[in-house]
Amino acid sequence: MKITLSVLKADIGSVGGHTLPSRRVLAKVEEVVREEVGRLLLDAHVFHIGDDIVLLLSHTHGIRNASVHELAWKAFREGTQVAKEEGLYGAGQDLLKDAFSGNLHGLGPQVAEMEFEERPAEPFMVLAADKTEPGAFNLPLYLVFADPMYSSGLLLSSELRPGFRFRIMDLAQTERDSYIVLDAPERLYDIAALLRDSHRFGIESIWSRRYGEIAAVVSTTRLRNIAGRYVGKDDPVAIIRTQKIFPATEEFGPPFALAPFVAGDTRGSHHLPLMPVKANTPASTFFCVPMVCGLAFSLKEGRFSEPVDLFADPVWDAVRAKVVEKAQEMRRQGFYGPAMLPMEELEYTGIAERLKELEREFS
Ligand SMILES: O=C(COP(=O)(O)O)[C@@H](O)[C@H](O)[C@H](O)COP(=O)(O)O
Repeated sequence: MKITLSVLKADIGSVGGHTLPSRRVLAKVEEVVREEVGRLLLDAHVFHIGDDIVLLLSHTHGIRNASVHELAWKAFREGTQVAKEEGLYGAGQDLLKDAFSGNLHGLGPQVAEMEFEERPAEPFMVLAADKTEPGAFNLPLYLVFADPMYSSGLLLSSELRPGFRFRIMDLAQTERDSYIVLDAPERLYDIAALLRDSHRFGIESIWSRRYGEIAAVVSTTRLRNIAGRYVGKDDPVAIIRTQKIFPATEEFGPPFALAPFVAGDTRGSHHLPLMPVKANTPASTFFCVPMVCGLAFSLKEGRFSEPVDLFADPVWDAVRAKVVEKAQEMRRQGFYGPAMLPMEELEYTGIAERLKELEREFS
């Protein structure tokens, strides 16, 4: 049976700043999607990362399905209503348009979807980030799908040996979607040359070359391109199928434990390490350090097992302690050098405006 997994994420308001959604908002969003389980949907799971609410939906209607997207829109709208009633901060922040127009793409929420023939056992994971950029998963996914130093399956399993196909998006294109398709390992250096620039290029999907099966899909929405101004970071979500013909769940651990520096955090304008955290963690009051959480599920005829939290076992406490040190070290540098993003990536315009005024004082 062909199953579609749709992950849709939006920041629709939070408590005491950009921290986490209130319980009432989450409950409203969940109530709206749950009503459709057994009708439009096969299953649904709702969680949050920082102040972003994530909907994981399974169904049989394919990607970009208008009814499924409209349901998510309705859930986020009704959640926004509750957020407004409660006076939450940034209520409806990521809903950039007033009306639903057939598809959530371009309306603000992050969207990652894939359709596939369900395997007899279909393990998969959902990754969701907060306070960062669409390219934040570039390095971990490159390492796990293309680098045998991290991905032992590339050496040890004949299923993975032919490698993976990367579809990479140019995030700077505002008029139309622009992609390049590159095969690993042959085009490894070209893939690296693009993915090193996580502000400009982002992995959109990854495919098994041996089987032509979709392995991973990442959201690539840039809110700034839609709104024409800063309205919050474009923290990505991803769906990744695992095991057998794909990397194993545990092979994702070491690449995420690297916690690479990514853009985001306070005012979306700095570099800090991407910290792996448990699902439903509030945004960090330490300068909004970028965060990623992961839930893995098994799928049976489109129904989800209970989730396992990928960054909850004891190893991750030790990893987090190191990431905190790395983050604190960078923050000691304040506004200086790579601690703050380059001018063209700054999400607030204050410095640019000030520099223009200062120009007049030069002689
Ligand atoms: O990154 C942030 C919010 O990100 P988010 O919208 O949650 O993706 C915060 O650091 C804010 O930029 C900061 O709190 C200032 O917010 P405003 O006062 O401009 O709303």
